[in-house]
Amino acid sequence: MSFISSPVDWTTWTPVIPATLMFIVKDGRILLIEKKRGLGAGKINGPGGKIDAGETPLESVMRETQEELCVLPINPRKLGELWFSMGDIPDILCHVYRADDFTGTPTETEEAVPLWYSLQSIPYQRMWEDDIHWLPLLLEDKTFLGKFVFEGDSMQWSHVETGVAW
Ligand SMILES: Nc1nc2c([nH]c(=O)n2[C@H]2C[C@H](O)[C@@H](COP(=O)(O)OP(=O)(O)OP(=O)(O)O)O2)c(=O)[nH]1
Repeated sequence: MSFISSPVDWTTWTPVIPATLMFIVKDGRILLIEKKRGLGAGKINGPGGKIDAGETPLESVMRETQEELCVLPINPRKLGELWFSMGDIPDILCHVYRADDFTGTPTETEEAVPLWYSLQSIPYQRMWEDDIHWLPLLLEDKTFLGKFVFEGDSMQWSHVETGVAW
């Protein structure tokens, strides 16, 4: 099924789960993970996860990156938000960060396998279906707001705007 106008009224949409993602981009490569468990297990993504109670998005993304990859981003900056209407699971608002450096050594953990990809060979076919609509903007250092409607793993509708001030 595909929609021309959104099947979701975004003016009244309220997210249930706040989450984060971090993309470290350095020396023409991007640091991704193969996610070993949780939502999106088996997919390739940036490190990140749900924001804990009492945490800011920035605190959360630093904690998740440390927990999943044993590295800490340097000078992270928020470039985007992703609003996911998920159908049968709670809706997600994800804050997306980029950093151009880090401390530590990317290390496999119980949650993730670290993977470096050249910016010319990002494995979009192994990522969530929406990622190709906004990750190229992050790589160009552009800000964005993406809204997506999913049914299961399948994207039904998408809209991305850029030039958003966070
Ligand atoms: N790139 C990308 N990431 C997504 C999409 N949808 C979605 O939830 N994510 C991210 C947001 C979060 O970082 C992650 C979901 O959180 P999670 O289940 O890993 O949370 P967590 O690490 O706290 O896991 P847990 O403690 O519940 O096991 O997946 C998507 O369409 N594209």
